Amino acid sequence: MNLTVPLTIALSKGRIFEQTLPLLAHAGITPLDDPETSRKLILDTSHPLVKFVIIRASDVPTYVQYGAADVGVAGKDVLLEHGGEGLYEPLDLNIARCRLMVAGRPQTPDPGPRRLRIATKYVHSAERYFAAKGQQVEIIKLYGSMELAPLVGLADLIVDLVESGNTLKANGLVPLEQIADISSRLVVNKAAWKMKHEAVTALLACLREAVANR
Ligand SMILES: Nc1ncnc2c1ncn2[C@@H]1O[C@H](COP(=O)(O)OP(=O)(O)OP(=O)(O)O)[C@@H](O)[C@H]1O
Ligand SMILES: O=P(O)(O)OC[C@H]1O[C@H](OP(=O)(O)OP(=O)(O)O)[C@H](O)[C@@H]1O
Repeated sequence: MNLTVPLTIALSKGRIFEQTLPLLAHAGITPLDDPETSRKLILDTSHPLVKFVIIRASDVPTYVQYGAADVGVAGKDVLLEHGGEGLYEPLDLNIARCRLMVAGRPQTPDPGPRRLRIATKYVHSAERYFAAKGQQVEIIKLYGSMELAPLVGLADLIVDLVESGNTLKANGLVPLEQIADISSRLVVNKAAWKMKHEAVTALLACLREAVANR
C-alpha cells in the first residue's frame, strides 16, 4: 500500500487482533511484534508509516474518536455502547461474529411487584432494547462473568454476547431474545477521514478487497 502520511491503527488483543491480521496482511501490513508476548503498546509494522496501538476492546472507539488513532477495529456491541460520536463506520469486516442476546434460566422466576433486574456490561443497548418493548427494568452494570448473575440471585436476566451458546449452556442458562447481530467494524476518525483521505481510502479499499476474497 502506497502511503505518504503516517497511519495509526487501534486494535485490541485476542480475537480482533488475530482475525484482523490476515486482512491487514492483504494491505501489506504485518506487525513486527506479537502483542500476546510483547508488553509494548505501540507496535511498529512492516510498513514504515503504519503503527498499531494495542488497547482494550471497549477503548477502541474512544482512541479513534479523539484522534489518538486514525482508524480502529471495534465490535458493533462496543460501538452501540459508545454511540459512535466522532466516528465513521465505513466497513463491516465480518469477523468476530456473534449475537447480543437476552438470556436467563429456562424458567425466569416471576419478580413479583419489583422490576425485572438485568445484569449486563451493555447498559445502553439493554436500556434501549427494553424501553423499545415498553418494559421497565432495572439495569445492573457488570464488567464480566454476566452468566453468574442469575445463578446467585443478582439478576433475573442477562444481556450478553452469544456465539456457540456453550458459555450459557455450561451455566444452565438459555438464549431468550436476540437484540442485535454483531461483527467487527472498521472505524475512522472524522478528521482523519478528511485530512488523511487518500491514506484512509487506500487502506479501506485493501481491506474491502480482503473481506470480499475471504
Ligand atoms: N464469543 C465470541 N465470539 C465471537 N465474537 C465475540 C465473542 N465474544 C466477543 N466477541 C466480539 O469480539 C470483541 C472483542 O472481544 P474480546 O473478548 O477480545 O474483548 P473483551 O474482553 O470483551 O473487551 P474488554 O477487554 O474491553 O473488556 C467484542 O467486542 C465482540 O464484538
Ligand atoms: O456462546 P459462546 O461461544 O460461549 O461465547 C460467548 C462468550 O464469549 C464471550 O466471552 P469471552 O470468551 O470472550 O470471554 P471474555 O468476555 O471474558 O473475554 C462472551 O462474553 C460470552 O461469555
